[in-house]
Amino acid sequence: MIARSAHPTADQAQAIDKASHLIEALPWLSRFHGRTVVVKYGGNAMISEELRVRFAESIVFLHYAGLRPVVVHGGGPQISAQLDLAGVESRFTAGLRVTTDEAMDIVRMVLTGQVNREIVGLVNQHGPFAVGMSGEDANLLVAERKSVEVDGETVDIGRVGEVTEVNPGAVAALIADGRIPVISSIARADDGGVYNVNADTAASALAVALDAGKLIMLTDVEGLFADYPANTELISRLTVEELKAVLPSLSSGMLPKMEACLRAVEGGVPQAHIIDGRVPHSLLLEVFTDQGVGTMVADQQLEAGLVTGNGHIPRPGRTSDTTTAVTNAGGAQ
Ligand SMILES: Nc1ncnc2c1ncn2[C@@H]1O[C@H](COP(=O)(O)OP(=O)(O)O)[C@@H](O)[C@H]1O
Ligand SMILES: CC(=O)N[C@@H](CCC(=O)OP(=O)(O)O)C(=O)O
Repeated sequence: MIARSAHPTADQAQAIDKASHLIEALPWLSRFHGRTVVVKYGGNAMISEELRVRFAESIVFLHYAGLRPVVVHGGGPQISAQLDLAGVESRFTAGLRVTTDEAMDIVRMVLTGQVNREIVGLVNQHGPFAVGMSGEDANLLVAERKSVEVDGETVDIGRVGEVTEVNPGAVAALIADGRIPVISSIARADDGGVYNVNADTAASALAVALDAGKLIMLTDVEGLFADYPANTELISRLTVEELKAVLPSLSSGMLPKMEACLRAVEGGVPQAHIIDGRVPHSLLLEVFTDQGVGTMVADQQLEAGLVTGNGHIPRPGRTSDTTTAVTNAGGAQ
């Protein structure tokens, strides 16, 4: 006869704790089952082999959990390193790389020829899932030349593209075939050439075109900070209206990121997130836990649509807005 104590042992308590973490994922598995999730993988979140391997695992986990992940990647630091080797200085205006014709060749080579290949290789260590594409393939992304305003003046920043058209057919076919598309942020230009598109912008355009349930962007900070860099208080949730109010005060890499979140949500994606790609498996924490991680931009009506669609309540840990912090978010860098 084996007698059991009424009090769980330390091992049993640990097992119960693990089980409660697993079951916490149930409503989120149900809500996002079969939904496309666009994941933007930023170059700053790829800085170690360990992080790249963990990222590939998270993507394959989403796939096996029944979601349909699509990866759109950047590679800014990797491009800068290659330009440096070629003796070309990297310059940014409003968070976008000033891209000469000469630099464009290097951007394309690094993004599609190196970074894309590496992500595909890491994902495919788990099975024949990832298929790499450049945004120029099958006219997936078509762009026109982008010019930006600085101090009221229009500035030409070279072969930087503004996405004007998305033809998601090839990606949709890969998803339907059970594959994981991995896409570099290069776009086709009307003059037959190509444009360098900020990867946040590319991911947002694709999320809208694919009717994604979520857009998640991995970067090298916890999320959007209020009054950065003086204050690094994390803003965990903000509405479209709150985001519009803080946008003019943002600078550096966060500007294209938050603009991309805004466009995604305004384009019908219920939730757009900025999360810390330096934390292994932060992607899984965002999708499958009640609290989530990072910053979420959400449209309440679209979220309600998700709720009525399958009967689940909104994420409880996300209902307290940091509205005061939001009003003074940003800060020039
Ligand atoms: N308000 C802000 N909150 C957080 N980070 C900010 C903010 N404003 C600017 N940043 C900067 O934006 C960077 C992230 O953008 P970026 O370097 O382009 O990343 P990625 O390569 O992941 O796209 C952060 O490392 C930080 O230095
Ligand atoms: C126009 C523009 O700025 N394009 C980016 C494309 C890569 C990118 O966006 O990479 P991250 O996501 O790592 O920043 C660049 O040339 O750096």
